[in-house]
Amino acid sequence: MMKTPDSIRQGIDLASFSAGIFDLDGVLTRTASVHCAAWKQLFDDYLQRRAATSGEKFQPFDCESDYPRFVDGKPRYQGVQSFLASRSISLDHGTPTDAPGLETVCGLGNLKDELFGKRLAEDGVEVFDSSVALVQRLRDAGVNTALVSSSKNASAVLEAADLGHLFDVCVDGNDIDRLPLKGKPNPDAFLHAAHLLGVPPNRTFAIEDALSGVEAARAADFGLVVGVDRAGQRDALLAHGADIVVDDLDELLTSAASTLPDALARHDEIAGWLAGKRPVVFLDYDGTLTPIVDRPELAVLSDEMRGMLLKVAERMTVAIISGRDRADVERLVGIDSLVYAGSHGFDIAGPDGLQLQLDQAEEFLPALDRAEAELQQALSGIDGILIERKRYAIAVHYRLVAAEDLETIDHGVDEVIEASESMLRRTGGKKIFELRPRLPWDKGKALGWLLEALELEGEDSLPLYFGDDETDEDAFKFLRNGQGIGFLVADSPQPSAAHYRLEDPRAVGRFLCRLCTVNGATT
Ligand SMILES: O=P(O)(O)OC[C@H]1O[C@H](O[C@H]2O[C@H](CO)[C@@H](O)[C@H](O)[C@H]2O)[C@H](O)[C@@H](O)[C@@H]1O
Repeated sequence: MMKTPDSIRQGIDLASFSAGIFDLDGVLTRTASVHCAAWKQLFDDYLQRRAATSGEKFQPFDCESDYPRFVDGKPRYQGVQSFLASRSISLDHGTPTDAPGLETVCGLGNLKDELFGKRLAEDGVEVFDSSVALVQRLRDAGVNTALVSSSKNASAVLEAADLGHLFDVCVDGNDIDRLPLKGKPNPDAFLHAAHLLGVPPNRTFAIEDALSGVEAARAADFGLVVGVDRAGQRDALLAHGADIVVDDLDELLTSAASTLPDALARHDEIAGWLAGKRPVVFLDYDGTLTPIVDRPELAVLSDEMRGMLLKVAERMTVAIISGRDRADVERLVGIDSLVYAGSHGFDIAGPDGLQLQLDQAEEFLPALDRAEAELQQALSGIDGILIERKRYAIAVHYRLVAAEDLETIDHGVDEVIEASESMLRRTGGKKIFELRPRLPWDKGKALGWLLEALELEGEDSLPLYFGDDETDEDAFKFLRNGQGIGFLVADSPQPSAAHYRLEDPRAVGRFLCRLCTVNGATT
């Protein structure tokens, strides 16, 4: 049964998808009208010349009807052919090197490109602000984004509009020719973009304003196809396969507002994800297994949570991935059968000789030693400050520091980072500044390494990651690529790449308890 657009729209959560693919003209930029004007100029001139010599009746190109039906969204030469066929005109295809205006499909297509270029140079590119805001919001929430356009001018338009930084992947008319891919309404370009992003089609949504584009996204079997009605063609967009139709992307902004669904309330949905799979549990420590407290040494694991972890570990692999020093977090949790990753994943050890100490990280130890001494010298006089040395990181805690001292600490940390001559980088967290080796390694990378080392990266495993802090976002982002579920521990909505939210460590405990009863939860 066909659902009404509004009823579907209410349940949409764009931020819960792993990737979003956007069309350019008409979705992000107002270039659709520039394209249409160039097409009209081309065809009207050509049809008039034909009428003058053949006596055919001149019937102008109609931007309202001809453009969406025959040209919009299609590769250029395909658009020429398709419109001319609608007027029962058949021309030689010619070659892409044909002079602009030559009476071939390619010649006319090349002239259209020239006319478009002139208009672009004269008028510039206007962007839809709401579309840019939506893409930005989705990226903040960890959604990967790609652009798919049949236009060979896509890069020029992106550059003119300063939008390039908003997309991880761009598939345009040049790629379609080069690879080659079949143009819209075939799904090939969309599927290629999803492949480049590494995300399965069912975890991807597409936003399109052209009928051929909507049809292509539907044929790609995407999880959601959104039609944008810029031309009064709502019914046609639905008929071509759109799940919902919006007039403007501002209608979707709230659906990307990172209001993560509560994991306990969505237990059945999560049980569905887990069906036939082996869960693998990854947990952060502070703020996830224990409430955040004033000082690190006061964050003690409750007996109840330890009992729960033991119960879970009897049924599935459990790893703790913490910003703390590995020895510290191992001691605090105190269960031998777990895997422990300390210093944000730089130092890993577990049962059966599992071990990772990044060789490159050793080279950073002298820089960390120097930084520790410099921080002590510059900041230890500040009341309430706590400098915590981990093997591969240093945390500067300011939870107990007076507000007026914050700026001094902030500058002090910056100076030490600068003095490290690019050896160290700075990250944040809950009332801490951290200094870490400037290496492309984080909790997400550690999670990927662990899945491989434990031979749990197959489709029959489902990693679940629980975390509350900035550094946990790297792990959530890793899981966004179709490989698992992220749970943000937070008592209020906030931007995150996780899929679900759990209120606090007690809710984590309750969720773990339920996980033990889900079918297939045994290794
Ligand atoms: O990755 P995690 O296991 O969450 O570790 C992150 C940091 O946690 C600790 O600091 C935080 O928790 C303290 C105790 O609740 C709190 O006082 C502090 O304000 C928090 O930032 C730990 O001390 C750090 O080393 C970890 O990097």
